[in-house]
Amino acid sequence: MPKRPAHSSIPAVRTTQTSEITTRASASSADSLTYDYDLIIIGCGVGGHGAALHAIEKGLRTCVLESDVVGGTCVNRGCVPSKALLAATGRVRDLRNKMHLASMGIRVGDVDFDVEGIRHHADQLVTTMRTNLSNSLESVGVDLLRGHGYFVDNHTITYELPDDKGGTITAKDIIICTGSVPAVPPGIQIDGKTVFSSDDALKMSWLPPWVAIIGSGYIGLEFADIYTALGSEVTFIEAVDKLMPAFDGDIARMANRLLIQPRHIDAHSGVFVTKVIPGIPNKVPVKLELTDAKTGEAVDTLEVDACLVATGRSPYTDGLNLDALNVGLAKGGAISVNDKMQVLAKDGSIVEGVWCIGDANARMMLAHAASAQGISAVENMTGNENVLNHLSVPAACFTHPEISFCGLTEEQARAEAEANGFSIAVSKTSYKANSKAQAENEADGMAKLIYRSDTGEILGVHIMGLHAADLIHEASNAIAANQTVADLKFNVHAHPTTSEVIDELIRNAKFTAPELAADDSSAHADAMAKKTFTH
Ligand SMILES: Cc1cc2nc3c(=O)[nH]c(=O)nc-3n(C[C@H](O)[C@H](O)[C@H](O)COP(=O)(O)OP(=O)(O)OC[C@H]3O[C@@H](n4cnc5c(N)ncnc54)[C@H](O)[C@@H]3O)c2cc1C
Ligand SMILES: NC(=O)c1ccc[n+]([C@@H]2O[C@H](COP(=O)([O-])OP(=O)(O)OC[C@H]3O[C@@H](n4cnc5c(N)ncnc54)[C@H](O)[C@@H]3O)[C@@H](O)[C@H]2O)c1
Repeated sequence: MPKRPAHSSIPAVRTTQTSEITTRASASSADSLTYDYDLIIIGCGVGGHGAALHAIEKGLRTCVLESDVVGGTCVNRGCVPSKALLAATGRVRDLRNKMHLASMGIRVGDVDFDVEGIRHHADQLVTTMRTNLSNSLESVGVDLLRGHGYFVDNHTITYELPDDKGGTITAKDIIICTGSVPAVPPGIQIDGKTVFSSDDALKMSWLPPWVAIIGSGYIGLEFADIYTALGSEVTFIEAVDKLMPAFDGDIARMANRLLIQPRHIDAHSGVFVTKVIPGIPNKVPVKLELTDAKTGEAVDTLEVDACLVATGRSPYTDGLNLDALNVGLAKGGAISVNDKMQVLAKDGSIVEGVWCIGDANARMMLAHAASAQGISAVENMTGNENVLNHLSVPAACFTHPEISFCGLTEEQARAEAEANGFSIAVSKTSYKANSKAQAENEADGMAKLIYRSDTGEILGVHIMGLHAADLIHEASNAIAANQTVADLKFNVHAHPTTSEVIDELIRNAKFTAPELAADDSSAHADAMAKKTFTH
């Protein structure tokens, strides 16, 4: 936690710490000339990066402040290294699946790997992405400052470096984008070697033969994929009474069938881990105490080689001095914002000039959501009212096969429909009839569309199967553009591609726009003719 001295008189420094900040000449308004910058962004993760690039596009003199390495969680401890590990280990799984390969006439010998090499692949990618991110900011004229920033008031930030250099800067607007850190439940001792969060798991310093994974969300599922591909056994421990509780029910069932049952994975659900005592790699086991989530009684103990704690993430706001703004934290530690990403004070009023995006507001802890919120905040601060439709933001879990979705689960949509007096319909399809998936011999999978039966409004789309993470964008863009099921019926998909799963899904939806149903007008006939012709 940084000290919080009064205003520092030390001049602000650039990343190189050699030159003083020169305020950029292109001030966007007379008002902004009274500040060092139009915009200061605290935190240079993907959220801060996306906001900064958009701010420059809007002509704002922009500064980003980063206390650690550029790129934040996603680039250094999240999306990037985890996807590199998933890509490499997925290859190992594929090449070791001799039956699958033999069904396509391929024979392979023994497939080997070295953990060091896999780790190197991830490290290299992190370094490349971090450099790219830094260069992309500097090339468009964003000032990148190093130091831990905190509020003096709603237009003033003081930042500090461990060596006590730092300074004070002012701006018309300030975006908080300070991200999140792993949430570790009480009773769990993290040693970083045998009991760890994703931060240390990504370092892959050794390959434990048996890993307990606490939590069956995104991180748990992706790491179970990584570990089992390399031959480790996994035991899931999930507090809710079913695995993958946040996923749509049909998808969770299919994930159970494709990602859990055929692999060396067992699971305890409806239990909390109340105590974890670290061990010593390959020598002393890690000890876990399991407690029934309903009765609170200790029900079991486990001894495993390692334990990954994947029980969610907590917004990181330490040392921001939010008291200076009269801002408190919501349950779970998030900063409260309105739909425009403006920070709300304890009394619910808007804190003028202060915004919060990304994991720190906990609305949707995804890299692209952080960036999209940043763009939205910049639009709002430059006078263009903008509200990001979070239901349109896609999410993907990069297991093999992948899972993706946007909008509501069927369970959420049913609850919403009941509360608001409308009815929903559900269309489903499988990958079985898809030529491309069949050609790849990867035809396990499904897609599901949930929509309003009266208006055709798309409420949610869920996909599990080959290329699911790419396929979801048609649905998310449709939701963002307020398109209905009827609009999508005219989309054309290349053959043979997995995108035809979406074509099939939409055709299966029993909805026709009222004006089209009643109509035998030439517009409708033309549209239909075009569709038939194109196919
Ligand atoms: C293992 C893992 C895998 C993931 N995979 C994916 C994925 O595949 N796809 C996806 O969309 N999301 C993924 N995520 C989530 C994604 O990484 C986050 O949602 C995203 O990084 C949040 O971005 P952010 O900009 O809000 O915060 P962060 O990326 O956490 O950045 C915050 C930055 O602020 C800095 N900071 C904090 N306080 C201060 C301060 N006071 N002064 C100066 N600087 C400060 C921090 O050092 C940090 O660099 C993953 C997360 C994890 C842990
Ligand atoms: N592919 C991706 O986009 C991706 C990948 C990894 C992480 N992330 C982001 O990182 C965040 C954190 O991921 P995560 O998997 O840690 O969180 P999560 O919220 O996805 O899943 C946490 C799981 O842990 C369970 N849990 C919580 N406390 C528990 C306890 N004490 N004992 C047993 N189970 C418990 C929850 O019921 C839940 O199922 C997510 O919000 C996600 O947005 C995204």
